[in-house]
Amino acid sequence: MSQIPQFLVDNLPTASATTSRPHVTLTWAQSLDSKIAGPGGQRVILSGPESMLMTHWMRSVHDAILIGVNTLILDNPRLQANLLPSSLNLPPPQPLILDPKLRFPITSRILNEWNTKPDQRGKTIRQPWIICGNDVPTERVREVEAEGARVVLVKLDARGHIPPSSLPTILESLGLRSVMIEGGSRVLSTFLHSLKRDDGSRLVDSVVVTVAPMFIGEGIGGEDVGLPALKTIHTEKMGKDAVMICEVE
Ligand SMILES: NC(=O)C1=CN([C@@H]2O[C@H](COP(=O)(O)OP(=O)(O)OC[C@H]3O[C@@H](n4cnc5c(N)ncnc54)[C@H](OP(=O)(O)O)[C@@H]3O)[C@@H](O)[C@H]2O)C=CC1
Ligand SMILES: Nc1nc(O)c(N)c(N[C@@H]2O[C@H](COP(=O)(O)O)[C@@H](O)[C@H]2O)n1
Repeated sequence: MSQIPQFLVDNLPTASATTSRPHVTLTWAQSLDSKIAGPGGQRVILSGPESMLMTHWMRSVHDAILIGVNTLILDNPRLQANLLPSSLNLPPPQPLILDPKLRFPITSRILNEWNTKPDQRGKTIRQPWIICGNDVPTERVREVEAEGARVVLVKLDARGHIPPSSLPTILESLGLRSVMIEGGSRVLSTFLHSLKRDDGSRLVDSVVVTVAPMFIGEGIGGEDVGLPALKTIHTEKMGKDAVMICEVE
């Protein structure tokens, strides 16, 4: 797959999207029993090679890739689009972490690689940006910034979360026109339950789900209720997996 799959081009924002409001995509890979990770949040590789490559194409068409701080701690991900041919010179995605209390581990791979590959700065790796509460002690903010991350302070909601409804405004203030929210379970759930932006318009534009033909059994996910209805826009078979693109109704 040396080119972006056509069904992504047809249904997701392009890198040069000129939408007036940031496009918000929620995406995850799940098992047939609706789990996204194993017991205790243990990372499970659900996607096969084709759908994993598709995930990297998706990363490349969004300005930012967002995860919750637990996913950062549990998975220690790279959040790059490094499965794509480097000859394409695609701009690297901007990693964004929702981390209200600034628990960000300074040993994390996304920070380490940013710090240890200065020759690649601005080319294949971007500085991690952490969105945290404006009540985090200044000393802690300075400590994390001194390690090389950018910290963005925002007002938290009553649950102590980054309010999903305000994410588009935060993205706009950072000059980001689209975001791919990869997880984990809690972040996906709060976004699926918070359907409106601050201005009252729809919050989530696209939902892209990879369904892998396996059971996890005990694990993370699958227990949620009260979720929105989805309209399936496209279903694609990718190797062993099925990938669905849906719209929130
Ligand atoms: N299969 C897949 O596609 C994927 C699977 N995963 C899996 O997900 C698991 C982690 O999920 P989970 O434990 O739920 O953690 P998350 O990654 O969803 O992080 C949750 C934390 O993010 C912070 N947060 C900030 N704003 C919000 C908000 N609006 N809504 C919710 N949380 C917010 C909170 O931090 P605080 O507690 O500090 O306040 C919260 O505890 C891992 O096991 C990982 O492997 C992750 C991504 C994709
Ligand atoms: N698409 C997809 N399929 C899976 O099977 C997964 N486990 C995930 N997880 C997400 O990808 C992150 C890891 O990314 P890198 O390989 O380090 O680039 C992980 O943190 C989840 O967000 N996704």
